[in-house]
Amino acid sequence: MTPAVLTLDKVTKCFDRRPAVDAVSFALAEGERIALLGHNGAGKTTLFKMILGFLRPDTGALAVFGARPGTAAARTAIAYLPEAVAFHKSLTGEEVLRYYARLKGEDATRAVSLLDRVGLAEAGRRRVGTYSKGMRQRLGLAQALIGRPRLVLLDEPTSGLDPISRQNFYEIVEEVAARGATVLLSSHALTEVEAKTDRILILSHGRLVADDTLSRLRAQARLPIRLKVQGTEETAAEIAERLGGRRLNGRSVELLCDPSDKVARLAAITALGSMVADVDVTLPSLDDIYRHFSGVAPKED
Ligand SMILES: Nc1ncnc2c1ncn2[C@@H]1O[C@H](COP(=O)(O)OP(=O)(O)OP(=O)(O)O)[C@@H](O)[C@H]1O
Repeated sequence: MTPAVLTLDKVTKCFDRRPAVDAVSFALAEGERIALLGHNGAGKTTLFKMILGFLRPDTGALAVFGARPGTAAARTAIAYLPEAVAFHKSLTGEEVLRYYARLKGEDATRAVSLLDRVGLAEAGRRRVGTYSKGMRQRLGLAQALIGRPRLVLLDEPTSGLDPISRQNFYEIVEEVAARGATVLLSSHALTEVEAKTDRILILSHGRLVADDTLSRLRAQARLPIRLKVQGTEETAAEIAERLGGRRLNGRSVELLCDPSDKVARLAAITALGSMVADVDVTLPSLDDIYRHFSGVAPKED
């Protein structure tokens, strides 16, 4: 049997006796796109550093394709894009990629062809000092993709990018995953990862508090569904009374209901006939689910 791409077994790392990562276990499979979510200080970077072999766990074990992090076998398999990517300003994009190709023992011409893949072909001969933040980030991604890595770690890869650059970034991530590489990315941009990843890991104070697909986390959380019923100035009060909801303004009434009651509640709304002009159904967002699992109070409206 081929080993999992990455396995963590009860991994703990403390700083000043405080756990930054606390008994974390999970395994990643080939071609998965996983989002690692957590508030500032939740332990995401510490986890990445252990996967890369920069830090050793105090207890527990990690393996990258069955190898210990930091060994030649593990390092060859992994690519890493740090959050604040910095290159020498006086080097051109091409020179940066040639330099990293040499460090990784890879073909420099092939590495330079990655500029095209990340949309920097025309800027390849310009100095990095003239690049925008989005261009530097794309160069960082090209650097990470040198040598066809099998596990790609991206730390807050899209922070500071505009929507188009983000879109392009995720298209490349999708291509990388489609050819079998596993992509683990940490992010604070919850809405964005919602559509771009297959699985969600949530760290809270160093502990792994959620690990599943978004739809299964949604089902586990059993958060209320929001129904917004729109009536008229004449009917809103009666709608609120009959359905037991909260008046939002002169015309709308909001109801929160358990997922299992949704159909029954919609039937009750429909039975009001012409009193109702419209109904909006809002499922809990990833933000709501994140707050639920990480123990943060729900957002006030
Ligand atoms: N070298 C260190 N020495 C002491 N404490 C550290 C060290 N590195 C991390 N920590 C602490 O460990 C905890 C986890 O930090 P970590 O950087 O892993 O969090 P993070 O989830 O990456 O946060 P952010 O989203 O802000 O980057 C924090 O409380 C941090 O202060």
